[in-house]
Amino acid sequence: MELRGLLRLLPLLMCMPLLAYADRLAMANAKLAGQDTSVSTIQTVRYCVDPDWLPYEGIREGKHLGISSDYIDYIESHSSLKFQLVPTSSWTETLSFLQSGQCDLTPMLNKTLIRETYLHFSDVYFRSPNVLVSLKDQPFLQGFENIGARTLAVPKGYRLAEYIQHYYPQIETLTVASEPAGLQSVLDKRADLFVGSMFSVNSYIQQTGFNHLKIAGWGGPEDELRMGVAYGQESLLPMVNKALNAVSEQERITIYQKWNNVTVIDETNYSLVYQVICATFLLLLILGARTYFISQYNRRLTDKNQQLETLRQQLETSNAELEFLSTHDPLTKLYNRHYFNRLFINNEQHDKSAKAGMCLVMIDIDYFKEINDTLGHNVGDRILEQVSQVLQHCVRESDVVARWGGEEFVILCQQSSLPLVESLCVRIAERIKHYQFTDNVQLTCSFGVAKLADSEPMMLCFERADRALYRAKAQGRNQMCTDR
Ligand SMILES: Nc1nc2c(ncn2[C@@H]2O[C@H](COP(=O)(O)OP(=O)(O)OP(=O)(O)O)[C@@H](O)[C@H]2O)c(=O)[nH]1
Repeated sequence: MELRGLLRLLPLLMCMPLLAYADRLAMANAKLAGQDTSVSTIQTVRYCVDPDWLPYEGIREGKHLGISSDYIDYIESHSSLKFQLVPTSSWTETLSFLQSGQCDLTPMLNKTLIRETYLHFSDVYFRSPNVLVSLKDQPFLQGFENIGARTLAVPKGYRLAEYIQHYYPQIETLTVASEPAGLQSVLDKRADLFVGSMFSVNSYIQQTGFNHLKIAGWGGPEDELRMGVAYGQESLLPMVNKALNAVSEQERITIYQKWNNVTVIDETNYSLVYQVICATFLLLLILGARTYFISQYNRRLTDKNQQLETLRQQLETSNAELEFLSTHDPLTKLYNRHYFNRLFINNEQHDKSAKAGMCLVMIDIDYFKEINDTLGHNVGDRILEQVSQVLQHCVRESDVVARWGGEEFVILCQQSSLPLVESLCVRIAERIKHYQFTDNVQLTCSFGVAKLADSEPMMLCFERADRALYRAKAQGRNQMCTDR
């Protein structure tokens, strides 16, 4: 019985290890099943954004940028949600993707009545005012009430379009694809005004340097931005709200500052102004330096010209002196022998009429050696000067007096005759006789006279005059001999 009982239990005993294995398998399966359950809690959320609404959000090179991108990152790191961007080309496409179920969520938009028909909204997590933008020549406007007949550009699909249509249907609107397109329409004067979010408008104006634009007034109620969740995905909202509410004030400020950290382009382009000022200053500096250097150069040139003029005058004086020295006797200041020779004796260029009345007088002071010997050479020099003055005084202007050498002189009388020349010699002898010479010296002179004959060379006439003088000396001095 016991054996039969044991035999009956044998299959059971044999199966026990298998049962234990099956149990462990079941436990393992259960464990695996448990893991599967936890995996299924990581939920992928497809989301769409406005591709052209920076700094709020945008898509650049396929990447989600802007304030909303940081909030998406925050939610992802603080929940089991995993976000996957579905790129769109416009805000209207984003809205249609949300309606058609191609997107589960959009991270940043205002709540409107129409949008509530296909979206659930999170709590507000970002607020921003809307502004009117115009060209600078437009007046300031308080708000939509003062727009009057002006055309207002509004981005297609934006809450403001819905708002204006509902509350200000009389305003003439121009629907534009995006905020940048709206600003451009004002620049192009297709619209008088544009309404948009202050941060994005400001950012766009600063980044593009649209200096002709200005903020013309407030534009409707401020944006109260939330996340929108497509119908059917409302289970996401608690997680989204939980994460959004957990963002600290400091983190909100950090995100805001990060995406508004743009270079402010002042209304006046001061860098250009500075460049123009610097260029003008540089130009003035160059002109000043140029004027200074030119005036310096001119001053030096004037100095040099004056020096040159002085040198020229000195040279002229020197030349005149040289000329004088080369033609005159330094003691008596009469023409010298060399000049006289060159001009008259050796020069046969004189024409016949000039030669016709030419006479030569050779004059020699008598016993001059004695004066030198008894009174000294200096007194001799004074006597020579005084005799020269007498000769110069007695002759006519056309006559030429020269010192022939030592105490000997020659006079060339032009347009004259032997009688006239002889009377000249008499006058000279008389004057010398009565002249008050230095040291009361008494002087006499001997004269030799000759008249230039027709066709006679001057040299021959000179020799004849010299011979006549020799005769006068030989005959006792203090007399005149003429070679006829
Ligand atoms: N002081 C001075 N004497 C001069 C100069 N040139 C020549 N004599 C002198 O003139 C004198 C000329 O003398 P001489 O030739 O004998 O003639 P002279 O004494 O006049 O006698 P005669 O001519 O025969 O009447 C010499 O004593 C020369 O030294 C000069 O420039 N200055």
